[in-house]
Amino acid sequence: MTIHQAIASPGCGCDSQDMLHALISIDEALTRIAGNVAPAGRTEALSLDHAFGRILAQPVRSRSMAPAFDNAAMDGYAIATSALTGAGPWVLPVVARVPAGQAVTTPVAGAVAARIFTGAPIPNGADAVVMQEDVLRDGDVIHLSHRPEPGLNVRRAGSDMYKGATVLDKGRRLGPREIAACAAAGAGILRVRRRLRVALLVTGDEVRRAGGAREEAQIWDVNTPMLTAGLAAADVDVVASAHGADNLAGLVRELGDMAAQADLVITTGGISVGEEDHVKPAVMALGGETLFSGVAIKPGKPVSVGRIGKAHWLGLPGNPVSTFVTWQVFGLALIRALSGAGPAPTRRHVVTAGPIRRKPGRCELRPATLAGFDGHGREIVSFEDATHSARVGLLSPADGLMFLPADVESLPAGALVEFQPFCQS
Ligand SMILES: Nc1nc2c(c(=O)[nH]1)N[C@H]1C(S)=C(S)[C@@H](COP(=O)(O)OP(=O)(O)OC[C@H]3O[C@@H](n4cnc5c(N)ncnc54)[C@H](O)[C@@H]3O)O[C@H]1N2
Ligand code: MOO
Repeated sequence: MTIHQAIASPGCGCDSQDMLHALISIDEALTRIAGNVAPAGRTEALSLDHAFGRILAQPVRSRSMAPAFDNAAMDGYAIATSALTGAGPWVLPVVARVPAGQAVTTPVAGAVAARIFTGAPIPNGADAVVMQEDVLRDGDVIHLSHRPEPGLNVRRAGSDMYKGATVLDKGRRLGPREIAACAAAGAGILRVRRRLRVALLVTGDEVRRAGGAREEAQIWDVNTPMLTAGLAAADVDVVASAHGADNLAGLVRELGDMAAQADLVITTGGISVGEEDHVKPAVMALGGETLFSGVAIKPGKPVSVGRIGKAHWLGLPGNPVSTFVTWQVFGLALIRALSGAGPAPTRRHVVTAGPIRRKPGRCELRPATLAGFDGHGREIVSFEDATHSARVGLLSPADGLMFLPADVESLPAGALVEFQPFCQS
């Protein structure tokens, strides 16, 4: 490689083909997670007020029709359209007043009207509500000049949900929209998954608390605050968070303790091939096993998933951009599988703002920024000229990851590529 090429495409220096034989593809890694990781079985019953962010463990069914009764969609007058004989206009006496929340007793029988308000039950006999703006009120009568269609401004019972309808399937995460659906269905208590217990071990002798004192050759810890924020957004309980030194005995002790109390242990760093990389040996020393170790991606090649005793283990690389990318792609998939959450958000197609030249070999997940639409209405993404696994500054302007297939060496501007938006987690 010439010096010019090295500067133009610095990457992480680990693309050589001879390293690829042990690596699996992204989709194979995701398939292994989906096929081998079952939800941690614990559930609990929570009231709607406390269920935000949780995953449904049972489907929600509507306890009644919604709306439960025919009701008015407008303030106005309930009438029986069949009683409007001739060509009109019609003069109808107002025989009742029906506010919302009040059971109605007086029927609309014949050519009469009931004063009605939005949400109030439609009186027997009425089949339409005329907006008050469309009539002339004169004392105890209304003047109506246009014949309304039957059903005008009537919200029919069960038109939103019928009784017993499945409103939400199990596996749905409860956000405000889902909570609204449960409330409308009369589901006040929900059976949800217990929060996942997650332990975080960020390794590296060189790593110091962000913003704190550091000696020469030491660095601020990006991974702990980044993943702590991601875990908070993923609505898990962080049961332990520690900084692990680069030595085998210490890591064996800490990983053993964490695996005893967590459903999932996440490590960062110490997972590559150097003799300072002790995470995998520590997992093995604890009798652990790997589901996979190494994926043909850039960045994040060493990412690993396995088990330590009963706990699952997610080994993320130390370079913070690699950590974030592998967290987004594999970490969130693992958390979804363990939480019994539904399928992953799908990738979509976008077009490239400029041409791409790259070294083939591993599928590249390059941070990319949504930059508007082209003349065909397709979303465009802009991006840096290479993926830099340690340049954290390039992450926050990006909106997601652009997938460049392993064998692709160059692409013109306007090429269609897959794009996975970043999750808030
Ligand atoms: N000879 C080889 N060397 C490397 C290979 C390889 O295949 N052969 N792979 C490279 C790749 S790809 C990656 S990714 C890294 C992964 O290394 P580790 O996961 O073992 O991570 P560390 O070596 O511990 O750290 C890498 C890098 O990241 C910095 N770091 C670590 N933790 C933090 C943190 N909490 N906050 C900020 N920065 C952190 C650390 O100082 C290193 O610079 O290995 C390559 N090497
Ligand atoms: O440095 Mo690596 O870029 O995560 O594969």
